[in-house]
Amino acid sequence: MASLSADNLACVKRDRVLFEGLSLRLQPGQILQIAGVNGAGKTSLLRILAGLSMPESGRVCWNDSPIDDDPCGFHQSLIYIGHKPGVNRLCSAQQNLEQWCRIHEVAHEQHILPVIDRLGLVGLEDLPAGQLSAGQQRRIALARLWLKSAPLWVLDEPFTALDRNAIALVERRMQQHLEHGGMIAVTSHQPLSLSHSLERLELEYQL
Ligand SMILES: Nc1ncnc2c1ncn2[C@@H]1O[C@H](COP(=O)(O)OP(=O)(O)OP(=O)(O)O)[C@@H](O)[C@H]1O
Repeated sequence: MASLSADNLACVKRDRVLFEGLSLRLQPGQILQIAGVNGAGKTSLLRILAGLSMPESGRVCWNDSPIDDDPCGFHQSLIYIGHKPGVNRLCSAQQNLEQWCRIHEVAHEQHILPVIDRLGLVGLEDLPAGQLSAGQQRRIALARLWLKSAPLWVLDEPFTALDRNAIALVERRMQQHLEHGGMIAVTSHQPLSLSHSLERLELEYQL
């Protein structure tokens, strides 16, 4: 059975221990919300779980093997959306998503326009992303959730700048993912409205 596990993780930034001895396990159909005040280390933890930065100590395993053993296989199993939208401001929504699909080797020809439509970006798809609002740029980033099929989603503040309708749309997508056996690690300063039971990990701000 697929799983993400973290074993005895420690993370230090500029001589401050953000967390240590942190272990967790995420299995199909489970969602873990990582909570904590600003600066507690939520983004730092998500980046470690996604294999984007190294912990001071401890390890992250995908299907019980260290993620370093098969980084390509792990990244194929993952969608990571960071707290910044991560879109190229000079490219349109369509171009951004085409590039993302190419990099992630996702077939995209028929899929991108329907997703742009679903996310309410029709009519804006040819504008440079830098000319879109913060919420519209966030929608481009979140389109990835409809374009790639991956069991593990790591989402850092996915609702930032979104209006109520867009939040509900993303929550429904998350719900669907969990019902199909997906896994989600998410940070959000706002409560999640899912009819799925939620694991919660509260990071304390360590001085
Ligand atoms: N690349 C870095 N270099 C040095 N310090 C860093 C770096 N990244 C993060 N930090 C520090 O680590 C601490 C935790 O940052 P992090 O972004 O993980 O917090 P967070 O819990 O996600 O906060 P927020 O709720 O504001 O998003 C902060 O004090 C920050 O200054």
